[in-house]
Amino acid sequence: TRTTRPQRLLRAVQKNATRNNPLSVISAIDDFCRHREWAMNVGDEKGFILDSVVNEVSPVTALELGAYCGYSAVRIARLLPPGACLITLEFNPDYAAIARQVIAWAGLEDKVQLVEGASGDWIPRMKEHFGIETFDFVFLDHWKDSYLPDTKLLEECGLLRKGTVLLADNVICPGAPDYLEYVRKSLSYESRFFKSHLEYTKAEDGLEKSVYLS
Ligand SMILES: O=C(NC/C=C/[C@H]1O[C@@H](n2ccc(=O)cc2)[C@H](O)[C@@H]1O)c1cc([N+](=O)[O-])cc(O)c1O
Ligand SMILES: [Mg+2]
Repeated sequence: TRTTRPQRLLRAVQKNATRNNPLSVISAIDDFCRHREWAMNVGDEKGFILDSVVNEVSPVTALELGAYCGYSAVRIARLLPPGACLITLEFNPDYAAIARQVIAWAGLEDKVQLVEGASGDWIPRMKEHFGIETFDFVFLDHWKDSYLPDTKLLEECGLLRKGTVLLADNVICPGAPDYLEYVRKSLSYESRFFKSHLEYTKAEDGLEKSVYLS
């Protein structure tokens, strides 16, 4: 096919969503993925849990690992208090280009800093490059075998503080077993599972919320 799925998703946003209206962007993507083409956005059911955790934390500095098309960046950024910001790391330049346009269509570009590159390269540079002390909230939704090494890297780089909340997507499907075992066994985390379903399907999935105790 001439266009890619992310390009068709962006077109659906530009066709069906209203500029500067994040909720209409979220709905346009959910409708596209439910009725046209499935895509790996966190989706509406798990997105509702994501919203509740973001509202509870009300982060001033938030990090997302894995932007893809920008769906969860819009969900998170729309809830951020004034002056707060979300840094989202995206490895694939084609996905990054789509995500930037989706975030811009929602009118949230001033709250979101999309950084192109690998989490392993960028996490150690967060302090000096972005002037970040620590993150209040981290959403993990990138490669599932990167969840654990990147969490350990965040710890080692001093980017987590007492009370930082990590929220991980897909801990059941596709699954992140090594990450799950780590946060549930470690005395440095208080972890809790939120049962849900894989986006736009009836398959079992869920989010793991883990509070860093330092
Ligand atoms: O595989 C999944 N997600 C991997 C996501 C990866 C994203 O993270 C980026 N990244 C950004 C920074 C990096 O350092 C590395 C990758 C990649 O460039 C991609 O944009 C997945 C799969 C299913 N599924 O049903 O199959 C459902 C889901 O909700 C999923 O999230
Ligand atoms: Mg996911």
